[in-house]
Amino acid sequence: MAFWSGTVASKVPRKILFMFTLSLSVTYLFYSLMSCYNSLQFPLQDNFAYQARSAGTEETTLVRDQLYSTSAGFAEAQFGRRSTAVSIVDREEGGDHAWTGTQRASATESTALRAATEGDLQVNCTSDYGEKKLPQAIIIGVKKGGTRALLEALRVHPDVRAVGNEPHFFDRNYEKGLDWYRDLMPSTLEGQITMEKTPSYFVTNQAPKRIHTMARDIKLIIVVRNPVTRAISDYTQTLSKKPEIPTFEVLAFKNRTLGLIDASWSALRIGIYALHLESWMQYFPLSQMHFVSGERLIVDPAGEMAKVQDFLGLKRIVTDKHFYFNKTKGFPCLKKPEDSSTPRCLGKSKGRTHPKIEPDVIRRLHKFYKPFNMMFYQMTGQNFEWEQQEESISRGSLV
Ligand SMILES: Nc1ncnc2c1ncn2[C@@H]1O[C@H](COP(=O)(O)OS(=O)(=O)O)[C@@H](OP(=O)(O)O)[C@H]1O
Repeated sequence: MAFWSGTVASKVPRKILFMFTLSLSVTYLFYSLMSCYNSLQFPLQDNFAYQARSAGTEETTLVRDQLYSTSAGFAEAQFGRRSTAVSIVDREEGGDHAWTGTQRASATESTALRAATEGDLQVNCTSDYGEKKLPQAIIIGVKKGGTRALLEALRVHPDVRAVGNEPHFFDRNYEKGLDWYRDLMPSTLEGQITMEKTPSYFVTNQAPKRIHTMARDIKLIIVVRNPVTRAISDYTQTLSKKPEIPTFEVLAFKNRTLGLIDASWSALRIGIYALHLESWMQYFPLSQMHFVSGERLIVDPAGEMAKVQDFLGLKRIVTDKHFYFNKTKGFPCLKKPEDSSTPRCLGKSKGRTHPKIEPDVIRRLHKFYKPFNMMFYQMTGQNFEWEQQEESISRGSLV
């Protein structure tokens, strides 16, 4: 130090020293900005379309339009892909709800990897870019309807940014305030929609009013599934965590001999969709709600996605090209999820094998739900055709 200040500083003119320091700083600044720019091209999401967004010039708008009009496969070939994968581990009820891929890394692993390869500066640049906004659309239900599959498919869309976990703001965390809620959201660029999913909102009494207070023009998405299968799915999840619980048949009845259904059991109560929808209709017009068929989401994911994208005012970018049917899983899976370039199916807590329920009980439950289902079809103007599934469910081929 003494050498530096004493010998060099005295020999080299101060002006040269100043110029040298200045050029070093400028170089450093330049590289920092470049690394920010790189990470903005592929922010957290492994999505080529972000290239078009980051600069916002006419030229980039053109690139964006090209991306919209080309198939995902073509776009990938044109622009290449770089993965800055951060696995989205869904900590919702039921354990591991992340999409599992052949090369899936844990959140900790990939975060560490990212830090090691990109450096802290880039991570900060990425996370600071854009603006955190309150959601403009929420998947409010229903539990076990297929909400995770829908959200993950939507996240493939370049104009959708969603929080991975379920925030449970309007039911469990409301007292934490809107700033807390907003802070959970990912940053968005102009034109992007912020979304979240918490399936319990649909059956939370205070949720419609609270959501209305936050944003009266919000778009609500509800994934509905045959209430009988949904109840069995719900029970299967609880059973996986508490194997000691009574059988489905025992829990479903107040009095089995009299055939008296226990509608206070949450697994059954959630499926009375008409009842819950009534509370939402007091605050929101039907035009602000979109109902997704959980059954169709499995047999025709692209078809359901087209309707959801239309409802959200998005270009139809998520199409059949994004899905493939995985025979082992028995479900459609994503060819390229938001955070990775490798195909991925949902985790093992989705698509579980259901216990075999006595056909008699299933028939009884169908009878119980029938009037509520009819009411629901009438209210929504959509026939979900659950009655036609009764036979196959009773035979055990649909559960
Ligand atoms: N693509 C794909 N892969 C796997 N599973 C799929 C898919 N699409 C819909 N489903 C159905 O989603 C059911 C789980 O629903 P949710 O994600 O809403 O569950 S949760 O409320 O978030 O726990 C889950 O219910 P179970 O089959 O009972 O496990 C699935 O039937």
